[in-house]
Amino acid sequence: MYSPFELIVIGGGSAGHAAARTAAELGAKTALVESADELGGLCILRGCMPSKALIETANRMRMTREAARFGFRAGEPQLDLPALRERLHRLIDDFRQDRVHAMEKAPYALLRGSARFRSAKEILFQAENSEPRMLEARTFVIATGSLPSVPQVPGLKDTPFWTSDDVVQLPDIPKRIAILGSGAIGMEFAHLFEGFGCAVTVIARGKRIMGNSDPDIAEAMEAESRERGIRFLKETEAESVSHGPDGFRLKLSGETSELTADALLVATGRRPATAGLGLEEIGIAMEKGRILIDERAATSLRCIYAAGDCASPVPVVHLAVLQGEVAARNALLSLRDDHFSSAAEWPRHSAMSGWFTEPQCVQIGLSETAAKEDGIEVIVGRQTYADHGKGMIAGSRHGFVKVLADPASGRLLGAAGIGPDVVETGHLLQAAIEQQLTLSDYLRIPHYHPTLAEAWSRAVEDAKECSG
Ligand SMILES: Cc1cc2nc3c(=O)[nH]c(=O)nc-3n(C[C@H](O)[C@H](O)[C@H](O)COP(=O)(O)OP(=O)(O)OC[C@H]3O[C@@H](n4cnc5c(N)ncnc54)[C@H](O)[C@@H]3O)c2cc1C
Ligand SMILES: NC(=O)c1ccc[n+]([C@@H]2O[C@H](COP(=O)([O-])OP(=O)(O)OC[C@H]3O[C@@H](n4cnc5c(N)ncnc54)[C@H](O)[C@@H]3O)[C@@H](O)[C@H]2O)c1
Repeated sequence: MYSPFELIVIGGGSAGHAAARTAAELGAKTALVESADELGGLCILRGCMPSKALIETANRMRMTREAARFGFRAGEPQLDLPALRERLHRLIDDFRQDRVHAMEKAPYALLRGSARFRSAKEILFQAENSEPRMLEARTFVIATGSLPSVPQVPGLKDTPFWTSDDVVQLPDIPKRIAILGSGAIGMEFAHLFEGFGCAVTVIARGKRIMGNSDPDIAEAMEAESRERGIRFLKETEAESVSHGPDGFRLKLSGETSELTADALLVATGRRPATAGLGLEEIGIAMEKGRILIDERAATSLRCIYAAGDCASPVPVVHLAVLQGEVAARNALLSLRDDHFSSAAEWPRHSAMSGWFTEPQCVQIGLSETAAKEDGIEVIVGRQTYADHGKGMIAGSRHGFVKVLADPASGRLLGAAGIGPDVVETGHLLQAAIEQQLTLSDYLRIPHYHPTLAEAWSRAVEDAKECSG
C-alpha cells in the first residue's frame, strides 16, 4: 500500500511529532508510527502537564497555609477532589485535543501500530487486528520515549504501589505517603502531596537527596522541605514491601528500619523505551538501553537518528522537541554527500532542566560538580535571595543562584539556583550561555527593579569581582 518513505519516525510524543512535522514541512514523504491507544505522548497525558496542573493547586493551598508569614489570616484549606479532578481532566483534554488536531492535520502519514526494525532500512509495522507488514524508508528517527523503572524490591510488585502514571490520574489523597527516590519526580511529588496537606516521607539511598544534582541546591532543598514537615530517610533502601488492611509496610536498610504509609510512590527513575525495537539486531550503539546520540541527534548508524527520552542525556520536553526537529533536518541532509557542512545541532551546552518544587530549582549548562570532575577551572559567583530585595519580599529562606564562568575569557558556562520562580528567570541565563555571552556582556542587560531576575545579575557581578 505504501511506497518507500523518505523518513519514518517511530513514536509520536513531543519528540516524534516535532520530527515528523519538520520533515513533512521540508517536503519529505514522511510517516509517523505510534503504538499507543491514545495520542498525546507522555508530557500531555502523564508527565509535565498533569503534574504541573496538580502542583499549581498544591502551591496555592500551601500559600494559604503560610498566610501568617505574609501578615494575613486564612483557615486551613480543604481539597475539593471532584472539582480538582474536573479541572485536571478538562486541562489535559484541551492539551490532548490540540495535539491530536495538530497530528491529524499534519502533512505526514499517521500510522497507528507498533514498529520493529528488520534492517537499517525496513521496519515491521504491526497494527491492531491486521497482518504485520514491512515498511521501507531511506532514513529513520527513533523517538519512543521512556517508561517508569521499578526496582526489584521483594514483595513490591504484589502491592498496589503507584508510579507517577497513577498519581496524575488523581486517585484518593492519602494521609501518609512514602516516596521511594528523591529525584525530579520524588521531589516534585513530595511537595505536591505536602501542599495537599499529607504527611510525606522521602526515602533516599544516597548521603544526600536529589541524586547527582548540585550539592548546595540539594542542601537548600532539604532544609526548605524539612521546615515544611517533609521527612527524609537518607542512606536508606527498601528491603521489602508488603500491603495489608493498614496500608503499606516497608522494611528499610537505614537508621529507621520500618515505615508504614497509606500510599507508596515509586520514583526511582525512568528507562528508555527501546526494548523490542530490534535495535541490538541492527547494531545501534546504546548505553543501558539509551540510544547514544551526538549534538546532531545522529546515532552510530548513518541515516538513523534519535530524539527525546529514548536518547537524550537530559530527558526533558523542550530538548525532546529540539532534538526531534534537528533529527529530522539532519536525517534528510544525510541523504546528501555534503551533509556535515550544514548539519543542525541541539543546544547541548546550554541544556536546562528545572524542577517545579517549592521553591523551584534549575540547572543550566555546566554544573559545578561536572566542572570539578572534569578538571575544568571556573569562577563562581553567588547571590542568596535572603540578601536580595525581591527575594526577601517573596519570603525566600534558603534560596540562592550561582553562575559559572571561564576565568580566561569571562564567558558564561553554567548556572544553577533554587528559589522563587527560578525556572522562569533561569531562561535569561540559558539565553546568555547559548549566545556565549561573557560576564561583562551580561551586566549590560538592564533589569527591571525589583525583580527576582535581578538576583542573577548580582551573581554575575560577584563572579566578575572574583575574576578581578
Ligand atoms: C511525572 C513527570 C513529570 C514531568 N515533568 C516535566 C516537566 O515539567 N518539564 C519537562 O521538560 N519534562 C518533564 N517530564 C519529562 C517529559 O515528559 C519527557 O521528557 C517528554 O515527554 C519525552 O517526550 P518523548 O517524545 O521523548 O516521549 P513520549 O512522549 O513518551 O513519546 C514516545 C511515544 O513513542 C511511542 N512508542 C514507543 N514504542 C513504540 C513502538 N515500538 N512503535 C511505535 N510507537 C512507539 C509511545 O506510545 C509514545 O507515545 C516529566 C516526566 C514525568 C514522568
Ligand atoms: N520538571 C521536570 O523537568 C521533570 C519533572 C519530573 C520528571 N522529569 C523527568 O522524569 C525523569 C524521571 O524522574 P525520576 O525522579 O523518576 O528519576 P531521577 O533519575 O531524577 O531520580 C531517581 C532517583 O531514584 C533513586 N533510586 C534509583 N533506584 C533506587 C532504589 N532502588 N531505591 C531507592 N532510590 C533509588 C536515584 O538515586 C535517584 O535519586 C527525570 O529524569 C526527568 O527528566 C522531569
